[in-house]
Amino acid sequence: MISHKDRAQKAYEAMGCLGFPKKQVSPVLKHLYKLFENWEPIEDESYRILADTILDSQKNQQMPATSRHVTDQESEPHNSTSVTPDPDDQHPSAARYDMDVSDNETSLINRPMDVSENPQDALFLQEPKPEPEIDVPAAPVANDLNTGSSESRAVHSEAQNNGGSLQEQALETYAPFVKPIACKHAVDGNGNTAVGSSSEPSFQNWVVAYQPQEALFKQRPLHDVADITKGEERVRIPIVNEFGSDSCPPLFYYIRKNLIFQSAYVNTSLARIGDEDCCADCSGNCLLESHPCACARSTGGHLARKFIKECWSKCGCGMQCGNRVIQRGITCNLQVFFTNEGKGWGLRTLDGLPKGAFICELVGEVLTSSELHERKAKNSKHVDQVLLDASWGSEGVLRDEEALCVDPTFYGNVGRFVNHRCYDANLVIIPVEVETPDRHYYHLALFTAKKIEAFEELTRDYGIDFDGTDDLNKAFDCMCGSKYCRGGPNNSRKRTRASASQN
Ligand SMILES: C[S@@+](CC[C@H](N)C(=O)[O-])C[C@H]1O[C@@H](n2cnc3c(N)ncnc32)[C@H](O)[C@@H]1O
Repeated sequence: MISHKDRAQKAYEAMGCLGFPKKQVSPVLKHLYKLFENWEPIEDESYRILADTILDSQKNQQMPATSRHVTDQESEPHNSTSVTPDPDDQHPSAARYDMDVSDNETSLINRPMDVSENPQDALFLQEPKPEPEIDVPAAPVANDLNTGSSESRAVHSEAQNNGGSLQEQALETYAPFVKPIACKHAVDGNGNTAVGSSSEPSFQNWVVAYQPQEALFKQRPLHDVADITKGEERVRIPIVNEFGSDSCPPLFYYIRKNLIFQSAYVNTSLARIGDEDCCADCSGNCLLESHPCACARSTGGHLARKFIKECWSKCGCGMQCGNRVIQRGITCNLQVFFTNEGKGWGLRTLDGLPKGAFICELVGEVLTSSELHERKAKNSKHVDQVLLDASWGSEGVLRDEEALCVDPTFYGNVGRFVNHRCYDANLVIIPVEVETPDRHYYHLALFTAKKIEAFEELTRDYGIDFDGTDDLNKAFDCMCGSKYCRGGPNNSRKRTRASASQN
């Protein structure tokens, strides 16, 4: 058996290769060991968590104290509650959506990337996709390895060939996995009942449920079990419950793009986008150019906080450009399903997906931090919000009235169903700049962090401090099932706390 000393030495050596001196590594290593009480997660993926945490602590030390309230939650490795683009991420690199988040040590280093070096790693559109159309779900936007699951794709193409409803055929094929829910006894706020169980996108499918404490829903939105997006997305996303329960997912208004709640200031005026922030002279696919354009050049880089800058309306290229992924919206076949594992509803993919595939944006209302706190004080029934890290870039420290966050509780997209998993989640959130160079507003895009099998649940690490007192996202008893779970009922520190409070 290898001794602690040897294992620590190996960690120092690995970090030494990345340029981190022992005295910088040592406190972080101790902290992580205390956290996991186990070497395995620290050694996993060539010490990736250790390197991430060192980078995070470096960044937090550089940060003015007043801005730390946003990122203090990031003291845990893999934190993603607050998504912070890397301020140092200015290294010119050939454009690609580098999702090498779990590779070897070299991926930890900020390195110039050349698409031609390893074209299968590049995340770009191979050909123009059809414009948004409900009945023709396109392949997930990813790289040229993105074949998807052969089984599910076969079903889809057959469905298209037969001219039948694609979703219907998929539903039949995947039975019993894919069973439309029937909210037979759903009751609305006025005590009226509504029934829905067919997979046809008709009003008969629309179900309502009663959420007595939800004052915001005066006019209750309904769920269409055949398509929770109600036609907002280019693919249908059904709701299924193979456990036969009558319950429905929480009610909310489905939106495809972020909406400003009230006071959030997001300036998207064209005049603010200078030549350096667009590529007016481009055409075609900017990711395939031998000299990447200004937008594509900014993409890629740092492992800890990668950042993507997409081409946009002030650029010469079109919607088929490979550097416009999140703007095109969801293209993979997803499903909202009841987990029956104590996590409520979740999101899963119907197809196998490669690493680096775009899943969806985390869409919601854009609020200022002060609006969010006010809202939470009035109503604790919130799903988990994400803070945009206001301290990124040169805008200085923003006040709570200026700092922004995304709240998908009342208005959101399917991103709101992505459940938490400790450390080894299969999705990562990447900050994406699209329509404004203002660094206090950006989009939150969910990409696959590894290869995912058809019907696997999609998860991300919320970065919750299960032991601490994070007032933004109240910790729940984590049921993620990860061997690295830090928030489950059997979490050793929880037990310690519980027994301490009993004494
Ligand atoms: C963003 S929502 C995810 C969708 C949610 N499951 C639902 O049914 O609407 C976050 C909430 O889901 C639940 N949740 C997410 N991940 C969980 C996990 N690993 N264990 C237990 N509950 C979880 C918690 O109640 C959390 O506050």
